[in-house]
Amino acid sequence: MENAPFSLKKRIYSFRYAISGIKQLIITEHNARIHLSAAIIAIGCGIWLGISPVEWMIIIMCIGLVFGTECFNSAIEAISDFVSPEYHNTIKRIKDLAAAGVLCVALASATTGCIIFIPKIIVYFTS
Ligand SMILES: Nc1ncnc2c1ncn2[C@@H]1O[C@H](COP(=O)(O)OP(=O)(O)OP(=O)(O)O)[C@@H](O)[C@H]1O
Repeated sequence: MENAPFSLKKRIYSFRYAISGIKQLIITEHNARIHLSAAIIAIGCGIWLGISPVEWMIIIMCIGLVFGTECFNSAIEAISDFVSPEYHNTIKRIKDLAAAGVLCVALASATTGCIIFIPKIIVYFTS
């Protein structure tokens, strides 16, 4: 509510709800587990290959964007299933567009990871 006074307790609760959303995402969404595995591999490679602070920022942004879009996609899927459990062409369009959003960010992130890591891996194994 716009006119409600600021409450630190409520802000802390809203943070808890968001953390609970992330837990639900990891537990219930299979794609999120794939994203989590990819994030762990990227962080491991970053430590192993000693990437620069700017490269860390790019990797962290990619990880955040992938999880963020997956959260929105899952929310859209949940709303869609709630309002229309039966097959509907509009629901198909909505779900396909939401999934396409995740795919775009995931492909861009995977490409970014390849650009950062592949040259370093080649140098590591050839020097
Ligand atoms: N109620 C529906 N009406 C029309 N099409 C649907 C409906 N439910 C699912 N679909 C179609 O099936 C696809 C997969 O939907 P579903 O809800 O199973 O997502 P999912 O497989 O869990 O997606 P994700 O890959 O994000 O986990 C949708 O992209 C859509 O094309």
